Amino acid sequence: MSVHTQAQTYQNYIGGEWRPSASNQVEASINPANRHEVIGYVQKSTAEDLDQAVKAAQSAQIAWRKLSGPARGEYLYRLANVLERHLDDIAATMTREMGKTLPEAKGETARGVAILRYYAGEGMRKIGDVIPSTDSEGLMFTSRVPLGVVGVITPWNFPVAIPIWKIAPAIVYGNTVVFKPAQETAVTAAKLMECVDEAGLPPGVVNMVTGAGSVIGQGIVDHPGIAAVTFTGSDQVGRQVGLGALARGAKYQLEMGGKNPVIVAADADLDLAVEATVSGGLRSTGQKCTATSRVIVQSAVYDAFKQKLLERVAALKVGDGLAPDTWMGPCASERQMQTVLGYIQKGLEEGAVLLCGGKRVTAPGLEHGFYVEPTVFENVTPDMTIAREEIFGPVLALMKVDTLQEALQLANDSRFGLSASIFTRDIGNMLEFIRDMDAGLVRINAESAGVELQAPFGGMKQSSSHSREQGQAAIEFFTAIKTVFVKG
Ligand SMILES: NC(=O)C1=CN([C@@H]2O[C@H](COP(=O)(O)OP(=O)(O)OC[C@H]3O[C@@H](n4cnc5c(N)ncnc54)[C@H](O)[C@@H]3O)[C@@H](O)[C@H]2O)C=CC1
Ligand SMILES: O=C(O)CCC(=O)C(=O)O
Repeated sequence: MSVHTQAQTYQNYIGGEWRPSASNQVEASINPANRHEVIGYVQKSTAEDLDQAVKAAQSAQIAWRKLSGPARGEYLYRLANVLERHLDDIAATMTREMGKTLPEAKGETARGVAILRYYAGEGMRKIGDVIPSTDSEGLMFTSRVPLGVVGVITPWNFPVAIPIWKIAPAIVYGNTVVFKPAQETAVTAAKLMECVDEAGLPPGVVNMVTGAGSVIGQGIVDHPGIAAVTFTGSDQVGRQVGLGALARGAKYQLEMGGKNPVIVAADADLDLAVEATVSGGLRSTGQKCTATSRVIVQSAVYDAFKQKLLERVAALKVGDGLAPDTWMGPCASERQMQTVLGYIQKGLEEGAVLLCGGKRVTAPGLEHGFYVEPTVFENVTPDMTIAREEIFGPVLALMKVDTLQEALQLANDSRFGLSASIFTRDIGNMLEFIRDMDAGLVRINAESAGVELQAPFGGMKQSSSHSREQGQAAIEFFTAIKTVFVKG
């Protein structure tokens, strides 16, 4: 039984207008808490639609870049206010479309508002330096200039925050945008575009085209009218995006996977460590690139930690993200649920010991959703698939070590290096971890997930393209430096 009588059809947003795709085809976006509920229909766009969006962004670019930074910032303030007014509706749509709990969705939307205000302020900050010239009569300075049209390709796990932390700096520095959201959360993205429209941004400054990654995502990578591409998603696709952009000389920025460790030292506050492991690993159903995945515990406290962790996990309520007592919602899609269940199966086959969870949840009322039980494995060895690959689901892998040095070695034994935490009271342990942990985010007595919008965000090793997003770091990607020499 499908519930789609009230489902609306959402169009592409191009040049300040809502336009259907040239394909005349739409796709249903469904609720992962109940596969029979259609949230809305979104366009299955074609290369022709993308081309129109690029043209609109190119035409808007000339006037937009000529506006002063403060004037562009003013538009961002307006957008922030509109988004804030629609916060409840957008958050509820996000929960219905990708499953995270309503408080998390509201928190994420509020973060979107805060990001917009932060970058609105950036419009008033400096965009260059004066550098002494060897010519005493010359004036030498740098000026940051926009790149042109920026392609923004985003995943489904933070359908408001990630697009905004890319689009806001892109436009405040004078670029225009072609935005391709994940198809799984394209209705939420369309509601974000409704805010752009209501805020009165000039037509063409922000354009959205929905559709398949292989068509619209790849189309953005290959389009000669797009000067730069910013991407968040899987490392397989990220690599393709980077290679494609490099091949035609476009600038690119990639934010990809993680296999984030938490170390629980023998002197840790175990209650704090358990709470942070559960929150960092299982909130948003483990679907964060910063989610805790490997839990490396010193043997002296292993049993005590394990017992407390299992008690805490057993108390978690799984259910529809809209229900007020739900702690953890479903996986965002059937495909994602199958991926997670596949990793759990691999864990079992490779000899890890299942302590709790491990199955799909099909309790009455949840049988039509993509729910997976919160899952904890132990006896996980570094060579196992569940210790190496990003699972992106509610799965924790416990690993026991004797010494902290061993813990650090294990924590660094990964091709990823996004986020890492340690729980300890010892300053020496903390300093060693800060120095020797190869991760872009290093956190002490705090969970591995959680990003602050005013600080640089990005990973080491294969987690990113070695660049940083957010905070002041964003200017590095979204602008080019012009060095100017003037002699009177
Ligand atoms: N780092 C992160 O925040 C995220 C990581 N992931 C990881 O990726 C796995 C798979 O999730 P997916 O949704 O399939 O991620 P994905 O990497 O396929 O999708 C991310 C975005 O890239 C687009 N895309 C797909 N193929 C493309 C191509 N050839 N060229 C350009 N863009 C393309 C998608 O349409 C989407 O907008 C997850 O299990 C998780 O491990 C997924 C989402 C976010
Ligand atoms: O931890 C966070 O708040 C952000 C995580 C993130 O950027 C991601 O999962 O893509």
